[in-house]
Amino acid sequence: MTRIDTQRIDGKAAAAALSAETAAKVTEWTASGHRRPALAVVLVGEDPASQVYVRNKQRQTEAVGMRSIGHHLPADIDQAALLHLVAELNADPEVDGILVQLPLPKHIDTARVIAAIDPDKDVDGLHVVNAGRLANGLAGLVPCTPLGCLILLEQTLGREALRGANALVIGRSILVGKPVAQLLLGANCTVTIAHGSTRDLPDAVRAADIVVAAVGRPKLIAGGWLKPGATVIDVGINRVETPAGKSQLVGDVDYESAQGIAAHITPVPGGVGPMTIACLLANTLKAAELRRARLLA
Ligand SMILES: Nc1nc2c(c(=O)[nH]1)N[C@@H](CN(C=O)c1ccc(C(=O)N[C@@H](CCC(=O)O)C(=O)O)cc1)CN2
Repeated sequence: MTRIDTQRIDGKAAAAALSAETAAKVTEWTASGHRRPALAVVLVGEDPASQVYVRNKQRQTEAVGMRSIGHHLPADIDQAALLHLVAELNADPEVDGILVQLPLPKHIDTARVIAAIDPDKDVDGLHVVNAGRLANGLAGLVPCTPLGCLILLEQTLGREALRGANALVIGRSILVGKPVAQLLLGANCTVTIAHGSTRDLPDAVRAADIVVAAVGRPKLIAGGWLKPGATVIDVGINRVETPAGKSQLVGDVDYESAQGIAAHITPVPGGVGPMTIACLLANTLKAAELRRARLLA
């Protein structure tokens, strides 16, 4: 079989370009007399990965000229206290975006917390109102990682190439799988969603022009399953131990065996991950603009 020259999709460069665009828009926004957009980030507990992500979010928010407001709550905080903080942030006219870092400790009802966030400040796009707006093709705040996937696909293939393409989304979470499927549908792809009960995953992968993998299973998808020339967006970020005993990040797709078969593939790290925070910054500015427009209406 002919080997294809597989192109690596550089998510780090795309994220840097998007953040530079956001920074320029923030400068324009404040120069025209508006207050700096402000993002409140709520972290509950001491999960080490969440602490790193939150620190990066706060640093990057300030770097594009927006205000970052951090709330770090103890792991044993009760649900009522967390809901009370969300209500305070909803009512604060100086706060444009609210993000509650996930996962939350087991004793907290995550769905209730997300439901308590004002949909117009929901920069994660996870509230049912924003999920409904996305499903119905209405303007709203779109989840960050799915938005990052769509931007990478549009930049790599062009919007016209997405029309009619067979797109397979593997995973059905509210954070990635379901919203990315909606975005692909909105881009006129023919969308299939595979999940834990899918009978023949290799067969579904073989039929796909575009594969978005978001299952959190290291190297689940073998390169040999892919249709030659497919485009692969790997959302998985899995920490594994190498045979030499070192810790390494790998995706849901076996990157090495996809070489020579896929036309384009995102690496892990350096693919979709960096787009998540860049899209969060873009969403925070969008939330400030939407709130201002609603206040004037
Ligand atoms: N409220 C939310 N919680 C979580 C989200 C989210 O979008 N909203 N997503 C993930 C974590 N996450 C952001 O919060 C996130 C994950 C990964 C990256 C990233 O840039 N990853 C790097 C690798 C980083 C490493 O070395 O560990 C990469 O892929 O290149 C950014 C943000 C769950 N929680």
